[in-house]
Amino acid sequence: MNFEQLWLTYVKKENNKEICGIRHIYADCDNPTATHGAEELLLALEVMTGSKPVLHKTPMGDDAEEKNAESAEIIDRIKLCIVPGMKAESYHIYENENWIMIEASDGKGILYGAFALIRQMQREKSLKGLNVFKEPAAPLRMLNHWDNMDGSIERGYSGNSFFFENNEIIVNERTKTYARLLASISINAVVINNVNVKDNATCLITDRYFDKLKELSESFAGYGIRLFLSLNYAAPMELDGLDSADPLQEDIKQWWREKMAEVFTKIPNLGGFLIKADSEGRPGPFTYGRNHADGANMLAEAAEPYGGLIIWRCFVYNCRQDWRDKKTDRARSGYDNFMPLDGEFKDNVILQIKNGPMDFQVREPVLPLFGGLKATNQMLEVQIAQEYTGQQRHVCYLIPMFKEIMDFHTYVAKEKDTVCDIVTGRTFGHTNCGMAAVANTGNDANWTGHDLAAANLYGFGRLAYEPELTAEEIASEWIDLTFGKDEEIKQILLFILINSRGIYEKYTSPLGIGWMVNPAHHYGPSVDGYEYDRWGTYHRADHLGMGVDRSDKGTGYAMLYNEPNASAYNHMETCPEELLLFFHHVPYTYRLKNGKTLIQHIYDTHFEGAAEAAQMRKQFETLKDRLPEKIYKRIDERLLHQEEHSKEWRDQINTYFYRKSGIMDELGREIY
Ligand SMILES: CO[C@H]1[C@H](O)[C@@H](O)[C@H](O)O[C@@H]1C(=O)O
Repeated sequence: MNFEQLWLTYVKKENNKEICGIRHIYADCDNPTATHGAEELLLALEVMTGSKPVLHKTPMGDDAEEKNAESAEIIDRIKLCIVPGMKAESYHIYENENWIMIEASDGKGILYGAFALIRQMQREKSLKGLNVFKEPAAPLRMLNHWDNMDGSIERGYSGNSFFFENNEIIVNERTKTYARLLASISINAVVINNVNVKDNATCLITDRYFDKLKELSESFAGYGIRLFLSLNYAAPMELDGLDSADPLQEDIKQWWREKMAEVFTKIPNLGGFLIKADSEGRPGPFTYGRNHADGANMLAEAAEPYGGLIIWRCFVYNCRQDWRDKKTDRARSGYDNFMPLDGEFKDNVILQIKNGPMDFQVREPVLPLFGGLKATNQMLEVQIAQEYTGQQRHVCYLIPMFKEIMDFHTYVAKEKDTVCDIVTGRTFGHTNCGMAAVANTGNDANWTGHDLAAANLYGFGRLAYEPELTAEEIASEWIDLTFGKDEEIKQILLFILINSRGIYEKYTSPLGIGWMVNPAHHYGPSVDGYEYDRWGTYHRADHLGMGVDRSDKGTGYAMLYNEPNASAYNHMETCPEELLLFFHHVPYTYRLKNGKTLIQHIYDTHFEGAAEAAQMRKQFETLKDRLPEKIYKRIDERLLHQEEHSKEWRDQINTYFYRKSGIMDELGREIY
């Protein structure tokens, strides 16, 4: 099978005496997940040292060999030990008298600790005096796959699904490697099928698929990962011909009770379900005049006896808008639909909320349900599939953006009020909460299409477990693990990754307005692509200015935030400039804080962005002899494409606004 190991690629460290000294691993092998931790250490050490250490399958090393005088001075053994009383999924690694101890409360903690130790060894950081204690921030750290059962992936940019082919479920070496990759970054939940549940995917909760799902869920469970499925809200109708899916109707409730009993029995490690309802044509409770709490609670009640979670998405909006209608604002819809229901959801329901009010644009404000909802379990949804951020042909390292979102102060409380605080349970003490990312993987050999896009997968997991890590620390780690210790590689890739989002933002749509992409596939520039369409995504450019008035004089969206955010967004002068066009309709001649007019800012950033994309490729090309040829070529080919494509973006945007405004570029550059 043709796939790579990404950051789990190990190389020989024969000159590293510390690593090569490790010859014994003692582990409690009663716990399958902890056993995987021991196996991972064996595997890594075998490659790094050239021979496999001895695994002692005894409860915590009763048979530990006495150290002789010779070995007394070197670290020669690792001990994995479950210590009751520690927080779930946490670990403590320390060196003590030349033992490396990994202590954890459970198998997952041991596994995460093992991977943390492997990272330490891959990066050749000294083990002497090691003392690291970590516990997870977000309880649920989840990936959402938008994989369809025919093998295609909605918004997939890395090949086809490795979970489904021809309506069958795949469980093989690749799905196992995937579980290992995810465990190594502490992901503990995966939804394998698309939230748009149609056709055969509706049948995932029937006999036809139970055996395979059980097999997959068991394989995942060994790596501390719970399997989730996306659910079709109208399943009672589509599977059993019921005439309704009304959440308050007794026969529908009964159908779900029986179905949940069946599904949770047949797939014992199932974590629960993800549901997209009343959104973009998917069925939901609105059809029956019911609300989302009615729908979610019906499912939650049926899943409750089995500890099942119902993760209900808030991506609900009117996708049949008339562009002339300036009162309806898609940005408001998540808030307007769900805010009135705060406190009405059962405990095993979690609302999954996209980071922004629109749809994963390169720049959006935080969706104000964060900071609005107080009595509802919440989960942050981000997208590492780069639907609107270059589709894994452009490099766009998203972790800096995720950190901005997580660090956003909602002012819902005096302290602990950030999005991160909310979804890690620190604000309201919730335990059913966390973070989900729409996955960016597929069956390409390198998993993510663009080799550099793997940094987003790696980074998401690391961030969800340890949000205090900086985007730069995460990128450095990923580079070291993936490409080995090479300062030159590290400096250049770090530069590219850290600047990539800013560069992408510069040559695409300006100042938070978003969109301007080709309809349907969403790749490449088309300024008016969505302007007269039904999706509620408008830039409202005329010959005088552009942007959407979401102030209290416009759609009122700005006022959905807590103070002082509401007032700040509400006024052009105080609105953060990177979001100016999201919140305001602004004349082209309006002067930004740096003295430039809006139109000049658009021209300048677009020329700069394209020039910086070219610069990025130049920098990368200095690595020609340092990277493996295959990888070098793959990345270089994408950077070249990006360089060319960024010019198309630059020219389309600049030309459009030049023609609309009639205002010349002050620097007289070529605008077509
Ligand atoms: C899975 O559907 C996706 C859809 O492809 C994407 O373009 C979008 O707008 O978001 C949807 C969602 O998040 O549900």
